[in-house]
Amino acid sequence: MATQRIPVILVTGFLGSGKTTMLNQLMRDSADIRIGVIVNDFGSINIDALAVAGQVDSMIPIENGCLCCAADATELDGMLDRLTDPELRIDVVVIEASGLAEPQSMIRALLSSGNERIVYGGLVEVVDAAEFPDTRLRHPELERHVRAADLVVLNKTDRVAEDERHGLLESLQEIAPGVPVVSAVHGRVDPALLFDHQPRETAEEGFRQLSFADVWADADADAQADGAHGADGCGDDIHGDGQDHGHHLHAAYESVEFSSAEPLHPRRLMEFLDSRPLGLYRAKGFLHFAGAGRDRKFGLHAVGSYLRFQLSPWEGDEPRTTQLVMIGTGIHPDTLTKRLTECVAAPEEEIDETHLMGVLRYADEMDSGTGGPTG
Ligand SMILES: Nc1nc2c(ncn2[C@@H]2O[C@H](COP(=O)(O)OP(=O)(O)OP(=O)(O)O)[C@@H](O)[C@H]2O)c(=O)[nH]1
Repeated sequence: MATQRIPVILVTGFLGSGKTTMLNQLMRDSADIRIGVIVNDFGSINIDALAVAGQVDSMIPIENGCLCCAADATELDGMLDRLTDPELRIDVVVIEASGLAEPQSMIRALLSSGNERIVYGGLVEVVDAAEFPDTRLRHPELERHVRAADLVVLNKTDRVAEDERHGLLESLQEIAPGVPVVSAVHGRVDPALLFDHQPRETAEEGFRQLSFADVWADADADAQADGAHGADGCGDDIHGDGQDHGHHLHAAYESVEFSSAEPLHPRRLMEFLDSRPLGLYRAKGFLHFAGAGRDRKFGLHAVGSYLRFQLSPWEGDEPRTTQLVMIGTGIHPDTLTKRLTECVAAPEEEIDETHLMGVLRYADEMDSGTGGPTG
């Protein structure tokens, strides 16, 4: 039986941009998620705040030097092995890199990890809104870091005027076209942007399989929780624009759901994924491809430009359907739905294994049991 893989999220950003603050905030906002943390600079972590949040179920400090320079893939693997030990029942691993870490080397180390319990969960770059213009001048490599990101958090927007914030958003779009950017104050971003909000129901349950219904049930619960926050006065002005945004955390991005009882054409789906719209940050779900036979279920996991298919067998009587969820900023639900509808294979089309080649290039080996996409 395959288990749900544990997403490993990299958090980078220049010194003092608010990485630790964001991490603490995420832990407070995801009280039911077990988070394992690898921190590059032990001294910078606010241990008290982490302890209050009470959600660091395991933390590995790297006290000397920079993770991207000092740690080779083996060292990182060792840490990941420890954190993803099933005994710990960690749901998500977050690596907070020091301010000067090279994101690309860290991504490479992560992608070459031999640990089969993990899946790359994306790179989040935290940017200090107030310092950005200066930092960019002093450290031109910041632009490269932003370009490598799957999500940019424009933090400390309380420290800039609204027109300045708009100017920053424009600059970021110029530097890294299509990379989604969310504004934040004190690192407050919706945890669902970073990982699936999928708590286990009981401690004894072990890893729970992510289902499509779970994703939506959870989104509803989140929306209700946001409403409750507004009512009890916790609706912070995370946009830094002085407005009450109500369900503000969700206002930052949109989700689009797509399902089809008819199989999809693998080539057309790959064309869709290869040209996926700017701002589409995550795509996940299950696919039933024409030409793949009745046995192979394709779990889709895309974050930023990263794409993997996880193969697993369908359960005997499980309906062979496609169910997808897409999350992003500035995406157009109608256009996405139309494009995906065009990917549905027509009954008269002759589709065989050769049409699957493009998909299989991104596929992991078949799991022996039921698998699924991970967040
Ligand atoms: N005004 C304001 N201050 C913030 C915000 N976010 C973080 N800070 C403050 O900025 C300082 C640096 O935040 P950290 O979270 O420690 O930044 P970091 O990126 O982890 O720092 P390093 O680990 O040193 O790279 C702290 O004093 C935070 O309280 C924000 O949105 N607005």
